[in-house]
Amino acid sequence: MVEFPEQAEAAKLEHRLSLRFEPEKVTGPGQIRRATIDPMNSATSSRDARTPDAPSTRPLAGIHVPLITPFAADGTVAATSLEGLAHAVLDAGARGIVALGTTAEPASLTADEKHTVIEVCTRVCRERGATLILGAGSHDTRATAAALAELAHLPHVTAALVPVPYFTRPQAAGVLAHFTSLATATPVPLIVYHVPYRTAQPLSAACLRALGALPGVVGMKYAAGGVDEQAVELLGDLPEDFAVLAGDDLFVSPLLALGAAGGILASAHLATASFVELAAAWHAGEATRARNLGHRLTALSAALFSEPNPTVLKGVLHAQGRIPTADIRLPLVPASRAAVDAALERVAEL
Ligand SMILES: O=C(O)C1=N[C@H](C(=O)O)C[C@H](O)C1
Repeated sequence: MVEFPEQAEAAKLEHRLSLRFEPEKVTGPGQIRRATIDPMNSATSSRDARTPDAPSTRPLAGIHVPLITPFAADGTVAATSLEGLAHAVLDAGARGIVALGTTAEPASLTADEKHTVIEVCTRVCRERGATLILGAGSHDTRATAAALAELAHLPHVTAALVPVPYFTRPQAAGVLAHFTSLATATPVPLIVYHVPYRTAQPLSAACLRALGALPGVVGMKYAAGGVDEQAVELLGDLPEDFAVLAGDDLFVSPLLALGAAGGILASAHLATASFVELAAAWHAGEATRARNLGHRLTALSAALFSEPNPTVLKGVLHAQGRIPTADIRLPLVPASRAAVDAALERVAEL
């Protein structure tokens, strides 16, 4: 196999990290985090490292919905609608919600608006005993550490969803050093958000595995725009106590088939129960049922992503009367009527 310099570098780092963070020698927050991430998951403590857990028993298994931020006609955050969406997806079987994911337009929200979103989502997840993942971080390590330090004081946060540093395009060693530094500094479990078409930072499977092996890193939202070689390699040899969550709606079904524990899917605002059923069917090994359902849900996701997310989704939710407006903030512009109608047709077909 050809080894690229980035892979060689990542492999060396992986080796060093595995020496440095040998689980039995860790006494810092990483060990506590791994033990406490999911009290409902009895498999995390006692399994044989050579026998991977079934995806359905992994921490973070299941469908998580990254909620949109609904706006009222006066432009403010429509907190009551947000709360309604959170309850609705949990009623339909979602494992949890993501606050301030990409779908929430976080770059266009003020600090006060973000607090409102966090407050609503925390309250609902607490009441419902649901998983709460918070989007946080930027391409600056110190600023991300500061943001995570604030999250550490919040109640009921399951994990933070932190992007691979974008725009700066560090080498793989820099990406690993970024997450090593964050994981060492924060008690908040981390989910790495790997989305190379947004970050311009492709990573080798060795590097992804090294990230997943860091104490304090509990999962990865995998959104590479397809099922690539790295996904296949990573899912074929997962670090212990680490969950891959499909982060590209169009590819959730194949990633679940390969062993992903679940997904973070904007499409699951709609047809939530069907996405939950899809994950359950793959986890149960019911391939025919899962494949058929997967194809139908992919048609819905394709319609929802025919224009930049979450513009079409907001149009559909508004048409369904679930949010007061379909308003979206610049630089996004509202979806076309045709795109919203096409997505509504897909919903009706399900
Ligand atoms: O908000 C998220 O998290 C997601 N964002 C992706 C995107 O907008 O690119 C899509 C995915 O469904 C979840």
